[in-house]
Amino acid sequence: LHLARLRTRPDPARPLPLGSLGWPFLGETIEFISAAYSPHPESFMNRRRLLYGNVFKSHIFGSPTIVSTDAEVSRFVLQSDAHAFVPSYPKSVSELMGESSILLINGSLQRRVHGLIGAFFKSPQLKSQITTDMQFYVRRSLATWPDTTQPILIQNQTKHIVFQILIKGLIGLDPGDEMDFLKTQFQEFIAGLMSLPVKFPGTRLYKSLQAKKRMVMLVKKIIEEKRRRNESRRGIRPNSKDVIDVLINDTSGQLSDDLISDNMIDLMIPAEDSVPLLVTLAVKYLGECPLALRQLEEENMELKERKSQQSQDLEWNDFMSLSFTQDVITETLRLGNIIGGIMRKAVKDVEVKGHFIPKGWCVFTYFRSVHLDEAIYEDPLSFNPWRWKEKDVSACNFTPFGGGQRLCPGLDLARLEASIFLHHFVTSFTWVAEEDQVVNFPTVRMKRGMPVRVTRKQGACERSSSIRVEC
Ligand code: HEM
Repeated sequence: LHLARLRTRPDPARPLPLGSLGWPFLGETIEFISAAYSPHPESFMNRRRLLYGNVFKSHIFGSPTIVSTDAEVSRFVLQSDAHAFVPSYPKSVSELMGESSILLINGSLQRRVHGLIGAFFKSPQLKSQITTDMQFYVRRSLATWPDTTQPILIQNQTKHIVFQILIKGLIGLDPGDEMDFLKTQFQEFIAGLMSLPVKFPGTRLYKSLQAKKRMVMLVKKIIEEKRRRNESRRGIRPNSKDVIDVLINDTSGQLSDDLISDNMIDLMIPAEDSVPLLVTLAVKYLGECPLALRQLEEENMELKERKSQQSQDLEWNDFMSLSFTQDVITETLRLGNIIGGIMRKAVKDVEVKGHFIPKGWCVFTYFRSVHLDEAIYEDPLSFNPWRWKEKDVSACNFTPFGGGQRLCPGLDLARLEASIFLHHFVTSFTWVAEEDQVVNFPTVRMKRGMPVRVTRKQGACERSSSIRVEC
């Protein structure tokens, strides 16, 4: 208790932001979690914003924390480098990721890995490969959906499709036994992300670490095969087809096989759940807003007919040029807050916009409050994709993908995958969504998995050069 008090004792010369540190040890964690589980997750933040302002002190998840619901303060924190702030995750998450994970490393190594991955995810070659693969998997999956009799769970369906795309893009594997093995092990692995930080045989964390080891072994085997193949090509540098290729072709000498294989698993964490959720939430919001659904359908039908008249396949820039579909995705990101906020830890005393953040304290940059702030977004709780017609998505008031040095490198890919799914979904089916609720903690998800009843549209047979699905 004495140490805890010493750590949080204010320096009279540099007053801390207003706020309460709550109960000893527990702080305000219970209030935060119970608000997060309730139908009004922002109530915790809103009450304190009224009492103390947009930046306040608290004590959540075991650390004294400055909470920022101010877009400019959050931007400053995210743009600062590791001399001021480093990532901070619950102990169980850091244990599972390991110290060489891209989500935890800092400095030149983080910039190198981030730069390589980001450039590959932006490359036309990958986008075109993902467009072909994603359409193949989406069409194959939609072709098996039964008409109206049984509801389809959008959350599960999209998880299955997106996992296949992710593994192909990261490791180069096609569906098969190894993909199934990775899927089973990954489920076991992520089950431990929010567990108690105790790791001896039988505990949740231990089981998750074992699952990661098994995945890493498979990835190492794939790396060895790729290296052998590269050697046999005697110096001809092959094109990178997946993230492993990109990292093993790097010539800086900073990236060991251990680092690469560990990171392949860690890279799945931010991607595996968030894209399926983006699609699932978009379906939920569209189901509740017939006007938006109609406009989205018209835009996509127009594209489909135009491409079919020209006997052309859909390419990634076709999807990215669907302006209303992109606005639907943007509005879903704003309202859905798939990642509500990000934790950083101050490695030195920092002052920003007159707010003092002491060394050793965490900062919780809470985007959710900014995205739902009525001073920034009119009628913030309503789904209104038309608001983005005039608005700038790169403003600091809109940060679903974070910002600064760790800005999500997968953001274009996430939008591309979501538009491909929505395109095929609305052009192939009419559908009715059943009642479901958003759960916001520990991660955002739909309580029932977003059930929808679908009816196939007349003549909605899908055709492309690579696959023909019979309706
Ligand atoms: C809707 C989908 C997604 C959302 C909302 C999202 C959100 C975010 C956010 C907020 C961060 C910043 C974390 C921080 O600052 O500590 C982040 C980082 C990251 N994301 Fe995404 N993400 C999405 C999809 C993806 C995809 C598809 C991939 C890759 C395949 C991906 C890979 C990453 C990686 C590797 C980082 C860490 C970057 C670093 O620390 O250098 N994400 N994401």
